[in-house]
Amino acid sequence: MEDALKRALGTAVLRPTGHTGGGCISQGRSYDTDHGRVFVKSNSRSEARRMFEGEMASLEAILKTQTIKVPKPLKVVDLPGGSTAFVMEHLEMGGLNRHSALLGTQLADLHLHNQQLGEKLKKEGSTVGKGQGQTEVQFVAQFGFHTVTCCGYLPQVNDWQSDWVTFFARQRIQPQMDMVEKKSGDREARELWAQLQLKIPSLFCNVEIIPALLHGDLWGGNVAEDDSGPIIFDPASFYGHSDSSCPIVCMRAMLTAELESRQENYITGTVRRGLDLLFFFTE
Ligand SMILES: Nc1ncnc2c1ncn2[C@@H]1O[C@H](COP(=O)(O)OP(=O)(O)OP(=O)(O)O)[C@@H](O)[C@H]1O
Repeated sequence: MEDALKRALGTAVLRPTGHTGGGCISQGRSYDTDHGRVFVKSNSRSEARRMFEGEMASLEAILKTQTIKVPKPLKVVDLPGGSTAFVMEHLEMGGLNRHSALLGTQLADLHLHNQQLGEKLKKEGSTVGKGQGQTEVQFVAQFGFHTVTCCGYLPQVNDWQSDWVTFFARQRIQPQMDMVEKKSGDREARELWAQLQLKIPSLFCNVEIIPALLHGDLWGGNVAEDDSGPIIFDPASFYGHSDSSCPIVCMRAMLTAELESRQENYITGTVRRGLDLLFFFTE
């Protein structure tokens, strides 16, 4: 692993610092290199490259907005034996404490960034672009992302949609319901979802939703701080509705965790509770 990393990073020095940081999914370790300190996440599953490429694209997109600190992504590297590594800037992270208010402000800046670009473009009468990938951040007029991002190992459908409700229902909740159906055959959950889908558009009547670049998997385990302020990491970004992504992400994370651990009876209960909750809010 170390030789492959040295080659990929063009460094003669690759010295472990002793800092490790494993999440539920990957192993993490920091190294000193010729070009500074890096944090390397590695994973041996076949889905790892896709997962890390999504994380790298997400970090690049957030970084370009210059609104909130994220580790600078460097490279996704294939390792001998089929593992994959994702190399990024090492940050000295501590638990969020002093900077939680600033985290709120900077998240709002991130979520408003695309809208503000749109307003600026309107003023200047410029043309509107779509998607990331250019050197300058372009205004994005649709919901989605230019690449697949993963929730755990699960790929998320990020195909561009011009309408938020379609994106949310079809590409976020529906794939989870399909998995529930496949794994536990919970027909009641399917019926509840069919009824609920009809109600969702009424929640968004006369609401103008401007696509906002989201972290996409924001929870306490993916925020930290250093002396300079808050840090967010491990994103699964997309352009979505900034106000409603949080409950969706929570519900999806709950479902994903249950699906991955295959406790099928519990999945059924979790889905029902999630749907009941959504029903409650839509009545
Ligand atoms: N750039 C970094 N520099 C230093 N430490 C880091 C960096 N990124 C992550 N860490 C540490 O590693 C831990 C795990 O990171 P991360 O959440 O990205 O891993 P993961 O395996 O993808 O986690 P999850 O199970 O949430 O998907 C973090 O809690 C943090 O302590």
